[in-house]
Amino acid sequence: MRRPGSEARRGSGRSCPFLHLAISARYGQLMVAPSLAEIINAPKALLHDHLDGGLRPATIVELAAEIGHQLPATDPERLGEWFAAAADSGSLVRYLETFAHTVAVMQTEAGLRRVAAECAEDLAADGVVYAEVRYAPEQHLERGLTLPQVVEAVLAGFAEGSARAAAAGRPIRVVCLLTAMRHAARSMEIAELAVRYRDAGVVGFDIAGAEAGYPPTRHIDAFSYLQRENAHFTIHAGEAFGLPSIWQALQWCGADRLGHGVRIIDDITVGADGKAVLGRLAAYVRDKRIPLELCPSSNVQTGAVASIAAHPIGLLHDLRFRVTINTDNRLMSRTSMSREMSLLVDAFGYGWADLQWFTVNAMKSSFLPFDERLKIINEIIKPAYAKLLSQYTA
Ligand SMILES: O=c1[nH]cnc2c1ncn2[C@H]1C[C@H](O)[C@@H](CO)O1
Ligand SMILES: [Zn+2]
Repeated sequence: MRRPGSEARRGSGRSCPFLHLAISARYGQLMVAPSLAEIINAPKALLHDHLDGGLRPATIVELAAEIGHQLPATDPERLGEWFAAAADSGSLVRYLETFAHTVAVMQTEAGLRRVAAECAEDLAADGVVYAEVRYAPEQHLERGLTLPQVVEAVLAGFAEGSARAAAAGRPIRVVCLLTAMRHAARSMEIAELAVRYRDAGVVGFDIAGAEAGYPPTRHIDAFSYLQRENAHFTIHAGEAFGLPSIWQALQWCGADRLGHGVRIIDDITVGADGKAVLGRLAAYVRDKRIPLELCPSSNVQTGAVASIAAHPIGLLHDLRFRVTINTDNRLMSRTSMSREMSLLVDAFGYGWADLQWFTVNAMKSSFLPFDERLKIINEIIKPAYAKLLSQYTA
């Protein structure tokens, strides 16, 4: 981004650490900044969360002991710290190396089922009411499972965890996306698997892994196949690599959404007068309402952005791009959906209206059928935020 005066955006909301009050200059009104505890109780929708990036450290320790996998630490607290520190590398490639230890313990039906069940429970406990969780089935075949066995074990885990969450008073709908690794050559097989399980809880497809050197066009056959099948897909693009990756994902591959897409900021110029000028690609993304699956903490860890306060989400939100907030990898970032929102509240002075906007954006952009999306928006999200808005906005 070529953008002088980037401090201006951050000045639009200032929070007081003691009273937790924020003056929103944007709306000229006094409002109480949403606290983390309140955000946890508000309904949230999550589009970008990796199953193998969200395990409980204690579960990794137990599953690793069962199969004799060597970990860098065997105390759950220390292991959690290790993941966060190792992922905090400033490099996507080094960040991705940490997944060797989570993928290693997800090689059996029981392991996959347990991890998926706990994922559903953890998201529900954080107030997430709708989640699309992704993982790469091809990475879970080391101990003899077949691709359909992997998918069925994960779906069974989501059903089990969702049932436990509902019984605990935290209903959640969890569906999944199947990911193909961009450096490998199994994307067609994985795309076919996604279509095969489309009516059983798999709502779409994705490619992930190191971005530089592995353009999305390597997998064009898989994307063309999915288009012919009227299936949905997103592509990790514009995270470690810039505009060419986003352009290929959209204009060559036909992605419905962008995984991250944060580097779209490189096509936006803010002049000395504070006015933003959009290049052709940025204008296309905004005009077409292409959803951006932004993951603030993950971007800081991989070096895509310098800090949360410097995250382009502030400008993209103001310019009314279709912005959504996501966790990416809760284990590696020691985060949750509520924490990501809370960090943005602190950095940008967001209030309940903004948090509702992010949530409705995510739900509108989901790969569920339209009527099911509307039902969640109208019956769960809007009534809850209406209450919060009337309670807290002076
Ligand atoms: O942020 C990411 N960018 C690219 N690839 C990622 C990211 N987070 C996780 N992955 C990879 C590592 C996982 O093993 C894989 C499937 O979830 O996806
Ligand atoms: Zn990701």
